[in-house]
Amino acid sequence: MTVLDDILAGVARDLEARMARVSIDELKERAARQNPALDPMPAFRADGVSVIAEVKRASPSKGDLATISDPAALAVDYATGGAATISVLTEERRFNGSLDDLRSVRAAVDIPVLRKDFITTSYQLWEARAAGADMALLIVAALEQPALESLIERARSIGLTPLVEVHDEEEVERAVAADADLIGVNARDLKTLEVDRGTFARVAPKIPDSVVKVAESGVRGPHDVIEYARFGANVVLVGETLVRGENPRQTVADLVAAGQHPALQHRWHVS
Ligand SMILES: O=C(O)c1ccccc1NCC(=O)[C@H](O)[C@H](O)COP(=O)(O)O
Repeated sequence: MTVLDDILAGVARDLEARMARVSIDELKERAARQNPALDPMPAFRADGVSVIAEVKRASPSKGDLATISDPAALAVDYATGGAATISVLTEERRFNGSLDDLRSVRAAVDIPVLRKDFITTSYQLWEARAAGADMALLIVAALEQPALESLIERARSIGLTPLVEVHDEEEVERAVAADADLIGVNARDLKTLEVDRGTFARVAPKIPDSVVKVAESGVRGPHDVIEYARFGANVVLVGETLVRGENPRQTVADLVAAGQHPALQHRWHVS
């Protein structure tokens, strides 16, 4: 059993319990009471490299990362530092996250919010929108192709922007066949947890120019933003470096500044 299989098994058990408590009709009603979802794509397509800053309490690879007593205050720091989007890990068992974290972040910032979880059902998409998310992560390695295609379609119909995560060339082909227009290349292999920053450089050339490219994981500082951008990243997604650092607002600002470096100008155009 891989780590991903183990996470998915735990997620399925927790999901079953939530589905017994809250009906999908109730989620749809809650979603209808939310403000319309925000579209992250204009910022992602703008010049420079955008930053998705993550609220990440713990992880399977590192255990506890940080005591985040006030996720909303952390998200405000990220937004003030110039983050384009806030990612909130909502998986409970291995990441110590929750939909409550997402709800408090949503209430605190006016930029798009991503539900980062292991989504395999439309119920979880409705949960995301009902909690105020604007985006949802779909991991290709966790989904058969028909499920991937229908969840992308369902996410859009609910108003969510799907971020479709891949780790290798074959998964890029599947994401593109499923009509993804926002693809994240995760440098972390979810089956072994190893981080290889060279993954983006290898895999990104297979992604069509029209697709917005997100480099996920392993960003330690501005030099990694510049390196990912050199290989075509439009967006970077950063967790551990921000939650472990002393000054998350300044760290985000430094990453955003790196993404505007004039030397990257020729890399900026997405058709
Ligand atoms: O972070 C993990 O250990 C992990 C393990 C298994 C599945 C997913 C995992 N992380 C989710 C992410 O992809 C990261 O939180 C995100 O890309 C940020 O990565 P980092 O900046 O390296 O914290």
